[in-house]
Amino acid sequence: MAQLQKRKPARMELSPRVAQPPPRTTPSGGPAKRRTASPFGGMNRTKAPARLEPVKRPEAEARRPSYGKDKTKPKEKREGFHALKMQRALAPIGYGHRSAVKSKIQSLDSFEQFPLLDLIKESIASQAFPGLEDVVPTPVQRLALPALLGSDRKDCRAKSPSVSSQMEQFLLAAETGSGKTLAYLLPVIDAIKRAEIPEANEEAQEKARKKVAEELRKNEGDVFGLEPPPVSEPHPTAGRPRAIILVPTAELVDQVASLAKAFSHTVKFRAAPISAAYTGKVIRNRLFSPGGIDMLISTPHLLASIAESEPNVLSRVSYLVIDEADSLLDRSFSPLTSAIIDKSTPSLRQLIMCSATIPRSLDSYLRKRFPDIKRLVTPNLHAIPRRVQLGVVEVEKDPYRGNKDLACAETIWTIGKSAEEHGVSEDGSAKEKSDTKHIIVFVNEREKAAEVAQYLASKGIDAEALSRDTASLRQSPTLAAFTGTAHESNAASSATSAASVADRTLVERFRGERSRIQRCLSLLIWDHGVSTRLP
Ligand SMILES: Nc1ncnc2c1ncn2[C@@H]1O[C@H](COP(=O)(O)OP(=O)(O)OP(=O)(O)O)[C@@H](O)[C@H]1O
Repeated sequence: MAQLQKRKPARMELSPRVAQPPPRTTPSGGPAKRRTASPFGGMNRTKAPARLEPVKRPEAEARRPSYGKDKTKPKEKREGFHALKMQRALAPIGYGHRSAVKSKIQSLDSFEQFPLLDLIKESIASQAFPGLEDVVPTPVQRLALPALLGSDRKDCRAKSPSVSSQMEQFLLAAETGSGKTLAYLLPVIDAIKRAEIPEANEEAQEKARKKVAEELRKNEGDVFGLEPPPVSEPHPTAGRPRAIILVPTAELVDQVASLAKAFSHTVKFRAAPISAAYTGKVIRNRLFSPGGIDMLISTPHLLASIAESEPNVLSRVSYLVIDEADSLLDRSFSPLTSAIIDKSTPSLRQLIMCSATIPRSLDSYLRKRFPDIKRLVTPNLHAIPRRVQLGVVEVEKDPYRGNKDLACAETIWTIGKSAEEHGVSEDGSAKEKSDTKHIIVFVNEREKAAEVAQYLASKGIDAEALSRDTASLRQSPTLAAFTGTAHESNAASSATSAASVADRTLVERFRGERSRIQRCLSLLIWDHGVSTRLP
């Protein structure tokens, strides 16, 4: 019993001060500190402790993107994946926009649906697509034609005070080879033809006025009765085109001009290509042709230098097209292109920019300089098709150690091997149709194409280099492999000038691509063998 009493647990005993408040003073006489470390330490306070008070910072600092970030931490080093880097350099395009555009353009499946002049509509098939049947407009044409022709005009009026209130601004952004040239050319030709009617009336009125004045002078009696010698006045449009198309290279000048010229034969207007590829005399004759000029196709360098000595060349331009705007508004071209835009602005009715991509740099330039620009962006722009696999080969690391050619050869072998494996069925027998891979390798210099092709050949890959120096007869069989005709038809026969229309279209596409990425060379490889060609 005594033992039991002894073992009475201490926790059962209450403190003698249990009902008393905590002491307000320490034994030394100062105010007692609260024990904040206990679970109940912060209770019943009426004021937040100073360390929890929000710190007020200047507004400007709060707006900075770095606000709230720990500046002492070293910056995260991002992986330098090229494909992703490329994707990051492009302006994002929302899914909502893509689907809205898709449904908007779905029903526009014939050129007949656009409000073009009849003569132009009738010329489309024969001049733009000779030999092709049932051609329907591409997405960018369905999107651009109604906008540029003004049939959906209500929301594209300029609001910016920096530009003429009459001027409409458009950005046509669509994948490479999607038919942008025709998308801007048709409305420009249409505008040229429509403007001819009031101009012809004005001209006739002016002539009549002069004739009446002459008659009056005669009737009043000229003392000597002498008539002034006939003076051949220059055509009012000589040296003053109504439409100007700017492209980055002389090759593109010719490419665009050949389409414009084709239309000019039936629609009847005057188109003139000028570039450094022509002599000064040819340029002068074309620009100042006594018959006048409606459409000028040029590079910014040449036009800017002409405009310095002949400012009138830009005084009447109503339609200015900046093709390949991503190049023409980049750092190297931008000063020239911007100067041309500025000088043309007073008379401009439409400024049309075209691009196969919208890099962020172009995006911010347009937001700043042309905030009211109407963006006509196709649903698939910047979209990587789901079937496309992106891969990165780190050439600096083992086993390549900086040897890009070796990395290229091995990548080709890997693709070829997977094609072989693909071509074997589960029971081990070869499948009827082997899974042929067509591979294109782009390099950045003409000479490099030949070099890479040679290297690949030394590694047992039958490659052929394509460049603009490649004879056109040799281009067709290679390109045919990409249209699927190479295996059905004799490659040699399609190498003749009777190349199929599909071949020609493809050649044109590669031509456009080459110019766009500045004379880059392509290397086409098929059947684990290779044929390299660059149109
Ligand atoms: N509606 C169409 N149907 C079939 N082919 C077309 C159509 N419109 C254009 N093409 C053809 O597509 C090819 C590429 O057209 P175009 O050169 O205009 O493309 P692009 O978008 O300007 O390309 P890039 O961005 O490379 O300059 C040309 O051969 C052209 O004849």
